[in-house]
Amino acid sequence: MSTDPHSPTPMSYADYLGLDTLLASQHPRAVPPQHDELLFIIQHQTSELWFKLVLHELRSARDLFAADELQASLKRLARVKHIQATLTQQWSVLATLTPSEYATFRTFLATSSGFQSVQYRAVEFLLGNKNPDMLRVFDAEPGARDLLAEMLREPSIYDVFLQLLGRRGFAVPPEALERDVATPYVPHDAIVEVFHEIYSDPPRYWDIYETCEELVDLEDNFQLWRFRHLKTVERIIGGAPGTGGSSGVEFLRRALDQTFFPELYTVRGQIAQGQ
Ligand code: HEM
Ligand SMILES: N[C@@H](CC(=O)c1ccccc1NC=O)C(=O)O
Repeated sequence: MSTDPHSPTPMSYADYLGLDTLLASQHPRAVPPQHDELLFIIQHQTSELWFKLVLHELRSARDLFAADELQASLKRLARVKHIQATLTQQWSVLATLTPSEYATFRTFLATSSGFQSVQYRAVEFLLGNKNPDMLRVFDAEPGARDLLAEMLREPSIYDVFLQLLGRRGFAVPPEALERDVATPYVPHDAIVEVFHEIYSDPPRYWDIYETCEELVDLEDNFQLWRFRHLKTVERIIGGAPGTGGSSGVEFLRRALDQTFFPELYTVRGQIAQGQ
């Protein structure tokens, strides 16, 4: 092998990007073949690729919060926000799939469902929607289950942000700082108070204030993705139950009530009412 930097080992575009594997990974199931199944597969695969990058960036953002590197963390979050915008826009491609077209291959999906997306669940965990019950979905896939179990035990980006606020001297209650991070997050009035203080004097707390707004942007973007999923699903399968065994659109509608950063929303109501 050459060590001369001017004549590096040859490598092609396809080698570097692993295109042999990537482009050989679309396996439509319908018999006879159905034209629109490739769209469905690629829409999911591209989403999973972006989820992979979101996880990479969010983990890093969380670890940078833990190291008090706020500016570097915000840079990561800025990238995540653009990926989320792309993921949300991408629904318009799938929305070209009509109910008749989807019906030509839906039965071949059998019991598979987005419920079983490990990376999606990992993003939810990382943002703070911890739910140990979700692990059961992966009982038949030990690798996936172990990865998620590990993510469940790691602190979320919100857990780490609250710890950072504690280090900055804000009165974050010990129950929030020392909580079992594998369990669902429980909101605290004292944290609403902390945010109230921060939002009452932005110039004094600028970097923290900006971070709070970045977190709200993240949640907002996440909800837009959920909403577009719901509306796309509605136009394709209407009120039919999902292949994953849920009520379908009704189930997806309820997910819109979930919040990752509850106190950041409660404080808004207080400010708006002059409290
Ligand atoms: C024709 C297109 C689609 C339909 C009809 C559809 C339908 C559904 C339904 C009904 C559910 C609820 C679970 C169930 O009972 O199956 C669900 C969940 C889910 N879908 Fe889709 N979906 C579609 C496309 C997509 C795409 C492109 C993605 C991108 C990765 C995706 C990701 C997910 C995820 C992550 C969940 C779990 C959501 C949660 O637990 O809150 N879906 N989908
Ligand atoms: N839950 C969908 C099926 C579905 O969308 C799906 C099936 C296999 C792999 C990914 C899927 N996407 C999201 O749920 C349905 O009920 O039609």
